[in-house]
Parts: sequence; structure tokens; C-alpha cells
Amino acid sequence: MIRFENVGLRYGMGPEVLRDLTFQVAPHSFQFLTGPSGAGKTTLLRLLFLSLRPTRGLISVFGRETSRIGKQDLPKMRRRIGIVFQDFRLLDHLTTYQNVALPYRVLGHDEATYRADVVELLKWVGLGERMHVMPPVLSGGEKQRAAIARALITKPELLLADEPTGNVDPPLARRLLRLFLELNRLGTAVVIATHDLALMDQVDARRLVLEDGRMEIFS
Ligand SMILES: Nc1ncnc2c1ncn2[C@@H]1O[C@H](COP(=O)(O)OP(=O)(O)OP(=O)(O)O)[C@@H](O)[C@H]1O
Repeated sequence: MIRFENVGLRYGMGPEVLRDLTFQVAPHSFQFLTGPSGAGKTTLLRLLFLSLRPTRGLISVFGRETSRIGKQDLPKMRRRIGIVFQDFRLLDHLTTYQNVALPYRVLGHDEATYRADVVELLKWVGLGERMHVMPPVLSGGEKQRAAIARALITKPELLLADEPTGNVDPPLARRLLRLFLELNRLGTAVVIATHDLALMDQVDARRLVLEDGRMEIFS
């Protein structure tokens, strides 16, 4: 599904932030991406989401080498990937429901074709009662779940989440983890970037560990 071969990345003229990364993410797989602060986790997620290009090496996503993907094809590729950003990136002037429905609206779909799916997903993440309020009145954990729902609404083949439990207490973190595991059980490949050792210890999952720009894999 995703293949990295000797990938390196530097920002501008700076030092290489990621070096010689060679690994794969298989369809339907579940893995954590971890490592100390500044190790390059967010940078790696941006490479996976095609919002950064490597400065060396090859990345292939869904069987296509990213250097050959033109700008016009990016939205179509990205629709197959759901991403939960560290800072949520919800739109404050839309309701929770409208935020989650946004990908469909952008595609110009008729609301009647997606309304039931959005409502069902909001219930699944425990926001059934909060769907008509705006993000500024949601708690941190509720925003987190709204961002997760928005990433999932298009049924992505790959879900990327950047510190998805960074803003929540341990019981909610466990619930979110169960949500990701359930999603994975339904067929989505999942990559969760996290510092949270207690969270990782709850699942016997593959760990991609970044340190000094290089990756070690523990299966
Ligand atoms: N846009 C940028 N321009 C220049 N340097 C950057 C940029 N974004 C990140 N960096 C640098 O790249 C390195 C990796 O950053 P990154 O945010 O990927 O790490 P991280 O592992 O996600 O950190 P954290 O766990 O603190 O979120 C850091 O040294 C950071 O300062």
C-alpha cells in the first residue's frame, strides 16, 4: 500500500530530518509511529499524506510513485487517506455535523445521499448529542472525536493520526484506541503517531520508532 525506499527529507537548506527510511505499510495493517519530540513523526505523516515530497529516495502510495503524481491527481489520491491533525483543524463557523460532512459537500454530493452516514458516524464516535454545536463549545476530547469522524467519513483505505490522544484523559484515550482498532478490523490500515507509551502498551502492534531521523521497526 505504502512503500518507502531510502527516503530522506530536509527542510530548505537545513539538516536531514529523516534519513534512509525503508519500510512498508501493508493494507489492513495497524502500527504506531513513535520516537522523541522532534524525531520527525509529523514530517513522516506529511510525506504519507503527499503534502511533502522527499528530497531523496522513492515513495510509492497505492502503487504509484509519488514523484510521478501530478498536482491535479493529488486530491483524488488524498481522498483515499484520512488524516487527523494534531490541532484538529475544524472549521469554527460550521457545526460538528457540517464539519464531518464537509468532504462530501466539497465533492458536490447531495446531502440526502450522505446525511444518514454522517449521523451514524457521529453516534459511533459518541457525538450524537453534540452534532449541532460549533467546535468552539466542544471539549478537547469532543474536538478530537469530531476530527476523527471527519477523517473517516469518506471510508479511507489508510488512516493517519497525529497524537490523537494528546488532549484527552486515559479513559477517553482507551476509547479512541478501541475506535481505531475497530476501524482497522473493518479493513482500514492505521498509522498512529504518538508519544504515549501507556497507550502503545495496550496493543500488541507493530512500532515504527524514529530516532535521529532513522527508523527502527519492532514487529
Ligand atoms: N516546516 C519546517 N521547516 C523547518 N524545519 C521543520 C519544519 N517542520 C518541522 N521541522 C523540523 O523537523 C524536525 C522534525 O519535526 P517533526 O514536527 O516532524 O517532529 P515530531 O516527531 O512530530 O515532533 P513532536 O513529537 O514534538 O510533534 C524538527 O527538528 C523540526 O524543528
